[in-house]
Amino acid sequence: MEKTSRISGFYRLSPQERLNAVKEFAGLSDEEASIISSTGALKYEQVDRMVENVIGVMPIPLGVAVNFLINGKDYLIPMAIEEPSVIAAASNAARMAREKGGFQTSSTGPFMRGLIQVTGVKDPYSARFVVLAEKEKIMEMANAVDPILVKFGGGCKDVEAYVKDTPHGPILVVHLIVDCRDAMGANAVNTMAETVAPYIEKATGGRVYLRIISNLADRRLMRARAVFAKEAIGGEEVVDGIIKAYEFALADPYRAATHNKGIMNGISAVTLATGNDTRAIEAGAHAYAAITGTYRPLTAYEKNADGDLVGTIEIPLAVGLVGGATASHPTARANVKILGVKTATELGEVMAAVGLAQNFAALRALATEGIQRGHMQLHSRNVAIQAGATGELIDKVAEAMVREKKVRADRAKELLEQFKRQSSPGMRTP
Ligand SMILES: CC(C)(COP(=O)([O-])OP(=O)([O-])OC[C@H]1O[C@@H](n2cnc3c(N)ncnc32)[C@H](O)[C@@H]1OP(=O)([O-])[O-])[C@@H](O)C(=O)NCCC(=O)NCCSC(=O)C[C@@](C)(O)CC(=O)[O-]
Ligand SMILES: NC(=O)C1=CN([C@@H]2O[C@H](COP(=O)(O)OP(=O)(O)OC[C@H]3O[C@@H](n4cnc5c(N)ncnc54)[C@H](OP(=O)(O)O)[C@@H]3O)[C@@H](O)[C@H]2O)C=CC1
Repeated sequence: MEKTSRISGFYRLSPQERLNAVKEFAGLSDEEASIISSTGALKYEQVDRMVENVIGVMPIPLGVAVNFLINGKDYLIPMAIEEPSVIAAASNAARMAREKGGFQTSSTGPFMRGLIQVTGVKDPYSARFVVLAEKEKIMEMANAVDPILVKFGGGCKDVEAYVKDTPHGPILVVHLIVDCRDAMGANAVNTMAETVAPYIEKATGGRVYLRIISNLADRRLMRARAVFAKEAIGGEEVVDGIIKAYEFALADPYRAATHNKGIMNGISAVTLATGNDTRAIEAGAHAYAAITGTYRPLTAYEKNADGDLVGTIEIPLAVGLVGGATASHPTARANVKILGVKTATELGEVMAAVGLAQNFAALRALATEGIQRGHMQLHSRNVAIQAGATGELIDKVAEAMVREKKVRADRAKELLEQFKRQSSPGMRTP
């Protein structure tokens, strides 16, 4: 029979039934199906309630970066990531930052923007004034739908509006500025935007289309700063090399994209480990990097009067401790406990420090010996596993490749065969 992906009511099946259907469709072996369905600490019923059409889980390694001293407090940082050397690099940078007191952080507060797109307004500039004059009423309506958020000191705190040109004529864009406290805030903000939309339509005579949170969270900026003593990082030449690396990113978006990817190595890993929305965080970070119209690095580096390196980062981080998977995923909850953060803003500030550390470690490697030695050394075990190595042969093959500076799949296979031959009884010297 012809295979088809048109499966009506797939969502009504149990996870096991869905998995059976997928197994048949894709020709999975019993072993492959059982790997997908082994949900570890989670129960099948739990994951089945988190997203749709569940067949199993995709486990990602969870590690802990050490050495972080932030605002005088010691933190262990849980990081969920598949890429080798990221956790080692963060720990390495945090170790070097400690000498001058670690990281200092600050932030703007947990404000998000809810956007309301008003179209077909005859006099949009005048409509803008009407909306602004109705600010108190609009905020009151928005806050009425989330008394719990208001109880915690949050809620809609301001209304902004501006006119934008589009191919179908000018539109009025209204922003609800919402203090989300310890929530990421998307559900809260979207509900508020949908609630006030009919009132805005009436007040402006326009037609509202989109009512949705903005992920360009420029009112939820997290900042971190660290001084890296020149002696601790390899001397003046290393300081200059890192500043030149930063200047490259400042001058060239091709480099800035990779520079920022390095920052997000750390930030996305903490986002995932704490059950936060990785897409929201990535979208916000890259949109903010381009907010001036030119895509720029999210960190900056300069030399202080003592000749030490000063690194800074400013990045929007819409993360929460309540809502989303943070509250429902047991591993995320345990990871928040490891972090010991008490508010969403504290989590965001810690994450900014991790982003700065991650970027510093990568730039230090890039500006000196290159990224491959440290990274490939740690990646070599993956290459050995891919070549079929198991048990103690993994480290043996990995170490041999690093020694030879040939961390490649073909070499891993050759070495594996060689080690296997050496250890087989027939090859032993009598
Ligand atoms: C990899 C290191 C840390 C080695 O660095 P090293 O100098 O060989 O390490 P070390 O043996 O001197 O150890 C220093 C510290 O690093 C940590 N450390 C050291 N080894 C380990 C390990 N195995 N597991 C866990 N932690 C480790 C650990 O904290 C240790 O302190 P200690 O515990 O000894 O007191 C260094 O070379 C490094 O920081 N490299 C940067 C690697 C990196 O940035 N990786 C990210 C992936 S590459 C990428 O995606 C981004 C990029 C690069 O494209 C971004 C960009 O272009 O900007
Ligand atoms: N563009 C985007 O980024 C979008 C993201 N999302 C998703 O939205 C989810 C996050 O939404 P979010 O609104 O944070 O989650 P929730 O709606 O689950 O949680 C927020 C709610 O928790 C209650 N709450 C309890 N204690 C607190 C506290 N201390 N601080 C703040 N609120 C508190 C509030 O009121 P109450 O109990 O009355 O609700 C608040 O509205 C994520 O899963 C994200 O992936 C969804 C749509 C779009």
